[in-house]
Amino acid sequence: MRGLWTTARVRAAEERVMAAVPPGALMRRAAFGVAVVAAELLAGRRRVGLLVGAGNNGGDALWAGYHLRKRGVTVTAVLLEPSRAHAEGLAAFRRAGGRVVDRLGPVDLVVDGIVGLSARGPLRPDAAAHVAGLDAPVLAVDLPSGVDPDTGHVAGPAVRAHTTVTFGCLKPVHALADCGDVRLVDIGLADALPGPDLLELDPADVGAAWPVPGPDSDKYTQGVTGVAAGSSTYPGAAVLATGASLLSTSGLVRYAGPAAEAVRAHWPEAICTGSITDAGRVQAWVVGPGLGTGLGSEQVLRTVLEAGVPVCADADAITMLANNPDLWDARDPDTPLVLTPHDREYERLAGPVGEDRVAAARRAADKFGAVVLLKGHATVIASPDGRTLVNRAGNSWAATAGSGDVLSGVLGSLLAAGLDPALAAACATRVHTLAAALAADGAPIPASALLHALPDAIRTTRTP
Ligand SMILES: NC(=O)C1=CN([C@@H]2O[C@H](COP(=O)(O)OP(=O)(O)OC[C@H]3O[C@@H](n4cnc5c(N)ncnc54)[C@H](O)[C@@H]3O)[C@@H](O)[C@H]2O)[C@@H](O)CC1
Ligand SMILES: Nc1ncnc2c1ncn2[C@@H]1O[C@H](COP(=O)(O)OP(=O)(O)O)[C@@H](O)[C@H]1O
Ligand SMILES: [K+]
Repeated sequence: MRGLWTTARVRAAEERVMAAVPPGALMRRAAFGVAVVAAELLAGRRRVGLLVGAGNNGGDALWAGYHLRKRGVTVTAVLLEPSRAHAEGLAAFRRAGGRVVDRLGPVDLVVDGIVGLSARGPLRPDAAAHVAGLDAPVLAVDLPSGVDPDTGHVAGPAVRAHTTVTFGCLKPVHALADCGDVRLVDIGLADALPGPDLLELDPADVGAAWPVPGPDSDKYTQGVTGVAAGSSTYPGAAVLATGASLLSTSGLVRYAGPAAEAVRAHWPEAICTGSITDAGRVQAWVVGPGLGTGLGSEQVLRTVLEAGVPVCADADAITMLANNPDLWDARDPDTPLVLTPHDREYERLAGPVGEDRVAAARRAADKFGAVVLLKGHATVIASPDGRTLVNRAGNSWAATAGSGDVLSGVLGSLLAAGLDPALAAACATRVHTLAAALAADGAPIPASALLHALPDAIRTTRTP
């Protein structure tokens, strides 16, 4: 499990540590870390260009340039605001033979020291002009300039980093935006940091939490998942969600709804009935994918919410909850509910997502007393108890019709197995992402291919 800390907390921790170490010590540690990674990326090549902004981020870049000069690398620097460039860093850089230039010439690596934790908004025009013409890979200092450190939002021109070197701890940007390969350099902040603001699961965390049968297990003890999805118009959603539940645990899966024939044809092991009233007992429900939003579907949703077991409400279930707030009354507030909206579904339910996806997920979690899994390339999972988990997909192969149906099926089976709902949501998201990467292997895939890669993805998380 990896923690991520917002800039206000990082700054507070830095101030505490700075008060206890010699002046400039933190920057020296940070800059040395940048130089080590730069040397690794250069792999014997010898020309580095620095883009240096007005603050300490530029100071890190200049001190890194100093260390690289000491290793015999040719280093040039563009000072975006010469009068505000970090004075000691600039003096050291010059002393070591670094040259200040107006524009970067041909280089093998660019170090982005334009702006770090103090970044506000996209790159300003002069910085954007220097970044626009780059063709060498970029090593970002702390974060890619132009990307918001706390939200990962990119509102205009920004640096596209091959690698990012950050210091002390990860910040939200590292999980919410594309920072390339992220390297963490220890500058001694750990003891000064409070608990993290966000969490990100490692594959091993997922593997440790994933339910697998033991010697005393049978099909019932592992949790029975109910799937209330699909319609005569959209039987595929039922097939995908039920299949995903079946492939995620070895417990029993019941399907209830008008797509029973199609589900049975694809998944003979599922117990299928045409109506929710005949479904039998389950330990969790998945409701919504392809269900439709008519009166009959509302009744299905009401029945599921009244069942007193954890529910994953996806797709049309979210739209129905948005259109008809009376449906909330059917829910026992003590029974876990996980809502899995994409941005448009979120907007129906709780208004525009806005630039800050973490804040949006937290708002809705608080408002509805539910775990909210806000889907996207970076998925945010907010729990009403305040915990917030993030999952950066790292690939976009899941951006295909029906892949959300697969996610809800996986999540339903983890809820049925008794996992904590926020952990279940984060584990399902992570495995979904891994399955997309494995199935795609470089070429587009339909959701059914993602579905069939689930066992390999789960296996990956369980292999040390
Ligand atoms: N505080 C510390 O102890 C440490 C700080 N370190 C470095 O210091 C950085 C933070 O430094 P600062 O707080 O001095 O500020 P920054 O270097 O992040 O920002 C400097 C200036 O950039 C300008 N700026 C803001 N948004 C911009 C935009 N969108 N486009 C162009 N320019 C913009 C502003 O004038 C701002 O004051 C960290 O990211 C890290 O790199 C490291 O040296 C580690 C130790
Ligand atoms: N650009 C992207 N990169 C990675 N994953 C994505 C991207 N866009 C969507 N996804 C993921 O794909 C799934 C799509 O779900 P959803 O929008 O509900 O699709 P559908 O309704 O067609 O099943 C979600 O898990 C989401 O997080
Ligand atoms: K930067």
